[in-house]
Amino acid sequence: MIRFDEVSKRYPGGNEALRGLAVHIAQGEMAFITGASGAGKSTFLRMIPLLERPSQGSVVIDGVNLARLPKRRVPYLRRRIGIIFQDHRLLHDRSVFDNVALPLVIAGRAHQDIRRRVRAALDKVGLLHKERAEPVTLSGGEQQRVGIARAVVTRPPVLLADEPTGNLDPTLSEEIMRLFEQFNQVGVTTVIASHDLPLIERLGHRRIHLVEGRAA
Ligand SMILES: Nc1ncnc2c1ncn2[C@@H]1O[C@H](COP(=O)(O)OP(=O)(O)OP(=O)(O)O)[C@@H](O)[C@H]1O
Repeated sequence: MIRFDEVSKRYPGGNEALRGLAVHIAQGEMAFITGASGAGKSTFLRMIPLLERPSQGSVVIDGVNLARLPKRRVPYLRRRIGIIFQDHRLLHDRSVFDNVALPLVIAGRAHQDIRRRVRAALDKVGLLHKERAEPVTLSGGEQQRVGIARAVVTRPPVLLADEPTGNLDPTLSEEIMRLFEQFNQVGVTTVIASHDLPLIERLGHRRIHLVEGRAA
């Protein structure tokens, strides 16, 4: 489903973030991307929704080489990928409901459909009772759950998370990872960049370890 063929990425200024990286992540797989700071984890994730392009090599998603994806198809690609950031990037002047609804509003979904899907997503992350709350009134773990609800509300077949537990204590981190496991168990291909090696080892999923832009 996600294939990197000899992918290199050199940023303007000369930093080489990926060097001939070859990786295949199958449909329905759950994988962790690990590696030291600067090893290329974020760059790897950012190439999947075309937020970055390789300098060399190819990224193939669902059999489509992204270098050959017409520009007008990029929004369709991105709609199929839910993304979760460490700092969750919630809008603080909007309610939890409105934050989660945002991707559906942008997609022009009908009001009733939005209501039903947002409530289903909030229910899955255990925050239905907080739909009217403002994000600032929630704990860090709850805010991250809102970010996850927003990422899954369009029911994407792929979830990407970049250090989703970076700001959380060990108990909350494990809860968040278990939540990702639940989405993975219903078939969502899930790729998570994380530094949290003890937790990753305990969970026991595939680990892709990057060292200076190469799979070690
Ligand atoms: N937009 C950019 N412009 C220039 N260099 C960049 C850019 N983004 C990343 N880099 C460089 O590419 C390399 C890999 O960065 P990347 O963010 O992918 O690593 P990472 O493993 O995610 O690190 P961290 O764990 O610190 O987030 C680093 O040397 C970084 O400085």
